[in-house]
Amino acid sequence: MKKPVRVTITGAAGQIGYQLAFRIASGQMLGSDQPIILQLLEIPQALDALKGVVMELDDCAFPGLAGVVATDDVNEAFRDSDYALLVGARPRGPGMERKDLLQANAQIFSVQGKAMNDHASRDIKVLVVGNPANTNALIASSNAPDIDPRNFTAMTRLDHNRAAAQLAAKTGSHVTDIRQLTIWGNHSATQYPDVHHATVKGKAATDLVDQSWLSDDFIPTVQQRGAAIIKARGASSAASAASAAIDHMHDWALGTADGDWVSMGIPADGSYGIEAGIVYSYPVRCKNGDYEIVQDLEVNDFSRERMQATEQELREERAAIEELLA
Ligand SMILES: NC(=O)c1ccc[n+]([C@@H]2O[C@H](COP(=O)([O-])OP(=O)(O)OC[C@H]3O[C@@H](n4cnc5c(N)ncnc54)[C@H](O)[C@@H]3O)[C@@H](O)[C@H]2O)c1
Ligand SMILES: O=C(O)C[C@H](O)C(=O)O
Repeated sequence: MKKPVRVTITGAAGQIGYQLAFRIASGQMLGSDQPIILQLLEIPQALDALKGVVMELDDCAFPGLAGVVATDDVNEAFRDSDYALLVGARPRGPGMERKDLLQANAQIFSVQGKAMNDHASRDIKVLVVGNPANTNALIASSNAPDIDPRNFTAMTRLDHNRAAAQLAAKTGSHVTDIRQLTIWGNHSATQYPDVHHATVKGKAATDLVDQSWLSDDFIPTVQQRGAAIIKARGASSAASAASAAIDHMHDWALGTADGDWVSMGIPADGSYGIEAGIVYSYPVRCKNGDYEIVQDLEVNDFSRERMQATEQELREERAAIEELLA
């Protein structure tokens, strides 16, 4: 029997948290042979709701659930934590951009970065979901100087999965037929969903769709999908966001499929001309609990322009919260 690992979920009584806790406890993130201790963080006003979540976790009788901590103490929530899903933050409403949440949410991530620095495992793998996710990941990391910045990632897997679904629908294929899509940059309306290296059943995607569909339909649809869900549901995406978070952590811990890659927001390192100092989404391959950027992809002028526009937005977000970077 494997030793249990500790998984922290912040905002565990919220929409996304309510999905995540159960899916992680059932083994969907790290495998059914990996026992889990859940460490659930909420604000004091949501502790009653969190108590209800814990009661339901008990009632599921999950074989792999080795313990549950439910708390409003940030230090307790991150004690010895091996994996953290930072979800707890305000979601946007209709008419807002995700970066409008920066001032409301940024403080949360500096406090949690410090708590991880003081209490978490040195190898903790952190996924930031709370928006604006890329810049919140940067804030958390810079407040945790004793933990490798590479361990702080932001979620663009939902965008990646959305892009796969759109391309599959357009080409009359299934998402499992699609490989090597990339989301570059920010989890925002400037993100660049790129099909130039993607294949559908082994054929180049660019041979199957025309440029005007890419420019006028595919790219804006993926960029605006979060807003479209808010308009339709009256609340931001939750089940699909939780599903993408599980996919992100699963692949990071257990590896990406052969012949494919995924998109993750990670510290920029100069690859593809994106200089350090921001958390930028790249194509990555994961193996043995680590990831590496897929290098040497050809980037044409169309792509370069869009990769730089989303980089520029991230540099502006960074400038807006500079005082929270330790
Ligand atoms: N990156 C992505 O792809 C993506 C996708 C969907 C949603 N999101 C973002 O995820 C975040 C959460 O969305 P949601 O729909 O679950 O929202 P929600 O309002 O339903 O839940 C958020 C929860 O976080 C809790 N919370 C607030 N501050 C906290 C703190 N300091 N510590 C611990 N818990 C705290 C709240 O009490 C609430 O229960 C939002 O910022 C949303 O925009 C990101
Ligand atoms: O769009 C939002 O604000 C929520 C989330 O980031 C999403 O992409 O669905």
